[in-house]
Amino acid sequence: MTELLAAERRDIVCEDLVRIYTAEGVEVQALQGLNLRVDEGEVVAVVGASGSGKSTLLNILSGLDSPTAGVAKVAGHDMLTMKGRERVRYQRHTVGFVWQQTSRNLLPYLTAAENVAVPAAIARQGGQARAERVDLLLETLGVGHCRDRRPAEMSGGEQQRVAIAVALVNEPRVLLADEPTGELDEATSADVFEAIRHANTEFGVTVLVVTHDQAVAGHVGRTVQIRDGRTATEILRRTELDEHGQEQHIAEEFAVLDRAGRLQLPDDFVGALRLQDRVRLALEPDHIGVWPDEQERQRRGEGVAGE
Ligand SMILES: Nc1ncnc2c1ncn2[C@@H]1O[C@H](COP(=O)(O)OP(=O)(O)OP(=O)(O)O)[C@@H](O)[C@H]1O
Repeated sequence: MTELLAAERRDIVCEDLVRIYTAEGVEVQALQGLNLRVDEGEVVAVVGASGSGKSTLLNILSGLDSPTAGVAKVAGHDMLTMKGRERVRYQRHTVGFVWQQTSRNLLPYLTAAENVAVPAAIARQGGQARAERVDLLLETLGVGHCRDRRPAEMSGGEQQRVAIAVALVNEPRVLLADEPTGELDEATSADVFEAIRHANTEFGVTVLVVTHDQAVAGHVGRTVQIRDGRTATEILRRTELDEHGQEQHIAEEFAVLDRAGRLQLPDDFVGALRLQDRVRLALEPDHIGVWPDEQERQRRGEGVAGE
């Protein structure tokens, strides 16, 4: 595939994305050159510890905040230059959001169906078509039975599935979700992820979920780990049939190489060989070797790893 065709199929592109906050004269680099690409129709989770930059990334992608430098594009919209009217249209039609707090997603005095109809009414979507889409979404997401209930009459998981319907009513290309299962137990979280996958396959929406919960990795095809505002590793999942015809779930972890050729070594690798400051590299026919700097280690009075 040519580079141009590949670029057209990307719904989210972040290249060397930087966001610096200045608070009381102190600079905080929340994103320090983050790289991320999500193709059309993918479901990707961005996983990172508290303070790693997840909310900052999501605020930029949802058009609530602007990057300090770098590239951030969603469905062809440039988040660095987007202004006024384009921003409103973008938030209404191109992206849908689901937030962690169930109370932030739904209006408490409206029923599920009325909640889902609100963004469609604001976007002036016609009456009959709107009603049909509301019912289709609630049924597809497994909350048709909640149609006439208010949020207080639904479980947390049902509220989040209705929230996904709200986010999808104007047919966005990208669904952004911030810790959508943060307030839910494991079984209910699995139901919400099932609904997200359903939304992806039925409506073709691209999904980016941001969470600190490593267990979420089991529910999506690709997990991107961020650390200190940078992409660290990626886990890809696939299902293969073994020689007995049984499904095998395979997960492989990759380090991420950025455009400048930089890669972050996993902490446990660095710790196991006590790598520090300088390392030796050697190019082999099919791999690159990384060794500790023995001279430096001897100078520090340390032995060879594994001794
Ligand atoms: N408005 C702000 N002003 C100053 N610093 C900020 C601001 N927002 C975030 N930060 C800092 O930027 C860094 C990244 O924060 P961010 O909220 O993106 O992390 P996070 O991964 O979403 O964390 P959490 O899971 O705890 O929400 C943190 O060090 C945070 O203190």
